[in-house]
Amino acid sequence: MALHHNLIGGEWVGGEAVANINPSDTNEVVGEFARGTAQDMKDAIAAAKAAFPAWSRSGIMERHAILKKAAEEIMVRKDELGAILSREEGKTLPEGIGETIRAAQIFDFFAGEALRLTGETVPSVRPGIGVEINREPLGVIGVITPWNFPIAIPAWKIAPALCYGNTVVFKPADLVPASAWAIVDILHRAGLPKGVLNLVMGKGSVVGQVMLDSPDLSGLTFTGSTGTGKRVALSSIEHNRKYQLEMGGKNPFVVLDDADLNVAVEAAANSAFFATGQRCTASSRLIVTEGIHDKFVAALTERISGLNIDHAMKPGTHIGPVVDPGQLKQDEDYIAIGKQEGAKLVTGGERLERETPGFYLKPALFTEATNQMRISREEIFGPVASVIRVKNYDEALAVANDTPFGLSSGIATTSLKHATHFKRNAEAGMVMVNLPTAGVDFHVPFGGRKASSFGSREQGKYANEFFTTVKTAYTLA
Ligand SMILES: NC(=O)C1=CN([C@@H]2O[C@H](COP(=O)(O)OP(=O)(O)OC[C@H]3O[C@@H](n4cnc5c(N)ncnc54)[C@H](OP(=O)(O)O)[C@@H]3O)[C@@H](O)[C@H]2O)C=CC1
Ligand SMILES: O=C(O)CCC(=O)C(=O)O
Repeated sequence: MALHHNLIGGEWVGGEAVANINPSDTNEVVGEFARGTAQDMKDAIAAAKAAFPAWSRSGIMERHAILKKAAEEIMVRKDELGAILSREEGKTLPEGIGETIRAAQIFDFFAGEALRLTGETVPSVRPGIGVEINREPLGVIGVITPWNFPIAIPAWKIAPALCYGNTVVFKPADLVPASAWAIVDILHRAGLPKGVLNLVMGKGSVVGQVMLDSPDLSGLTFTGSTGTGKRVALSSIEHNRKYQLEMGGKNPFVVLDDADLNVAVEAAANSAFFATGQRCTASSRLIVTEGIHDKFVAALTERISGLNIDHAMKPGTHIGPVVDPGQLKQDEDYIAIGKQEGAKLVTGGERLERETPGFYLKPALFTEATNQMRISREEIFGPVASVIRVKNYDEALAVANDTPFGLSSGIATTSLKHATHFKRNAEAGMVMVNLPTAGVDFHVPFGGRKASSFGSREQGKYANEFFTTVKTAYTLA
């Protein structure tokens, strides 16, 4: 099996081979990937630093053409790349292909943004002086990504970084190197100059830590756990570096008495269980008013019984396996905690045997949960959700907002008054009405509040806030 190398200063560099295992079938090796060393990361940062002056002054047509070419290749190869993604991460093939299309759209969007760079010219308060305000690239950007969106998250960090003239050092999650390697290979062949984009696969505690400790990164964009996010923040303060964090969620989905039951159940099932619940935008708190509570629980339980949990590549599979044994243990530990806390497990929570050995878990639904239980306060990151019964809309809103997190928030209602009030008063960066809390557009801002996020928004044109710095120039006429 060919070893996939790291890309450092435009050269493919080998290293210790690590097998990438398919969570749907642990007998299958998706590929072998070079595990980078601390020295590899130091070399990559040096290469990105050396490449920055030229790339930061590159023409917008060059940046546009490279990003566009990458977008086109990703789109043409969407089925193949989607299959690689599903095999390494475990989300279903339609989810894998959908995420790959999203990555292509993101590169296409930022190819366009390269042609839409603007500045401002304004009069000075002093006569005879002109003022120009422009955005300039930051320098070397460190990109650290998690395993749950192996192609879309790297895309939405790397595409704007390159578009605005930065160079990049990219460290994907150790669990999912194949999708990361594929997009770096595509961008490299699309014509990026040496050192503009560098890939170092390997352990966060080794190569990721070198990024955190480096004085040569001007920006660090991170998605992952709250614990690692805190380390990114502390190290960035130490080095006076710009940073951006997307971390956990404990997203509420409110169901009111006046909701359309089918809409509510479909949105809740999607929010809680699709992509195996492994989305920071997943909803694991279903906050349901008394009048619809029993009907909703019965209908959602019925919906869960119709879900096929199986090999990610199998036609008809709705939910693939959990990503690895560590995450499976975390899910099972929380199911045990929920029972101990007095919540009632109405369905699921048990491991499933399938034709191939994989980490299959039946989606778990708790009722009689309170918002003070650990299962309602801590991010589980698996197919586990709990129903919290409330009296009315006011209590539902209070419970929805009573969480350390603030990423996404949803409501099912036919009342314009409640929908409008919820959009205004939900303490979250993203609000969904009669839609799942997860599954977002690629061209509009993504991010949250409170413990979920720090820094300016990702995605869409709002991304320029992080990836550029403003310069104000005064000229005597
Ligand atoms: N908000 C989100 O989208 C996500 C949230 N999570 C939450 O985090 C939990 C744990 O997931 P996990 O994958 O362990 O999350 P981590 O925060 O450990 O991983 C995210 C990224 O950070 C890297 N990393 C880890 N340690 C360091 C370090 N010291 N310095 C620099 N980079 C580092 C990881 O590398 P590597 O993995 O290669 O070691 C990975 O690339 C999940 O159960 C979930 O609750 C997880 C993923 C995404
Ligand atoms: O819900 C989505 O579409 C994106 C979710 C996401 O980015 C995440 O879970 O990290």
